Amino acid sequence: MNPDAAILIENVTRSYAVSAGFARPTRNLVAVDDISLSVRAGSTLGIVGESGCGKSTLAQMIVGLLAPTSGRILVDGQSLAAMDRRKRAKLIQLVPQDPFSSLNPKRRIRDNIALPLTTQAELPGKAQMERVREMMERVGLRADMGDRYPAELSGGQRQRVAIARALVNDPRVVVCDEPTSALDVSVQAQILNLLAKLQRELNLTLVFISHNLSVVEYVSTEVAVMYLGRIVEYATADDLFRSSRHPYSKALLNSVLTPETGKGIPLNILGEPPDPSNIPAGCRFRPRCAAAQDSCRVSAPERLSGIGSAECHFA
Ligand SMILES: Nc1ncnc2c1ncn2[C@@H]1O[C@H](COP(=O)(O)OP(=O)(O)OP(=O)(O)O)[C@@H](O)[C@H]1O
Repeated sequence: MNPDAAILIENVTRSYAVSAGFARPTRNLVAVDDISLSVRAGSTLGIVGESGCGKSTLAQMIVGLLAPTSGRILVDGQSLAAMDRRKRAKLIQLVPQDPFSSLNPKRRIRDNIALPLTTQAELPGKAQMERVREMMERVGLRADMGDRYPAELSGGQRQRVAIARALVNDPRVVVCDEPTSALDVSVQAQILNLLAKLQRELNLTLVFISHNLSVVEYVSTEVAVMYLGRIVEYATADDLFRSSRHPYSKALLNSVLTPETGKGIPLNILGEPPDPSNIPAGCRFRPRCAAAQDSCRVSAPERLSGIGSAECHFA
């Protein structure tokens, strides 16, 4: 793995003890299962997979809000585990799915954007407001909107505020967890274009999480396909969308492509994913895989070996 990577994920696992009901022992649910991945500086990594596959758990660990059960994550070569909150805020930021719940409803927009700066307390007040103005312009918010409150803005405008706030400290890495899924389709495109523009202008490393493959295709340079806690394929966006290797990626692709262009069987007829507290033996995709053979029942496929690889016996 590349030690100069913007994000280096090494053998990271996160499990939860979940209750199985009254007077029954708790079960161990493995939400992220021994993932290793390195993310190139200045790239946009899309992480895609169905609901419950572990995307948000991984995102929370990458930004340091959740500790791995085992393994380690380095951002810009540094571990977030013991890092001071202020330093962490300058290195990496999260753009959440629903900005409404993350913005303070009682504060004006300009104060919401300035919040990470005021906790840093390094810039004098006037310079802070100058920085906020600059960020509002960058994300396409009129200066007079600074006086308003979150409830007075549309969903798309609120997401612009959340992006401005994430960028106000000039971080190196930004993780966006389903940043457009709460928005109307027309507004989604505007926010995706904005994120792509900011990534280029600021040379950010962007991690973009979505269950929507079309959205991921639009913004990503590389894509990690997640299934039941593991990354089962890691490829450049071009390769994934032209010639995916894993049957799960093919099924995901087929769910968004037309029958003429798609290959494989769409996900909706493969049934629901298994319970992550009871992961199937052998290949974890086997129960839903139309191409499964006897060997898939017996042994798990080899681990990913970097970009252009897939966890499938027959990839
Ligand atoms: N705090 C928690 N306690 C117990 N189980 C959890 C907790 N957080 C997540 N999980 C479980 O871990 C698994 C992965 O959840 P996660 O939210 O990371 O997936 P996701 O791919 O982001 O899904 P979604 O798109 O629905 O948010 C799920 O089975 C979920 O129920």
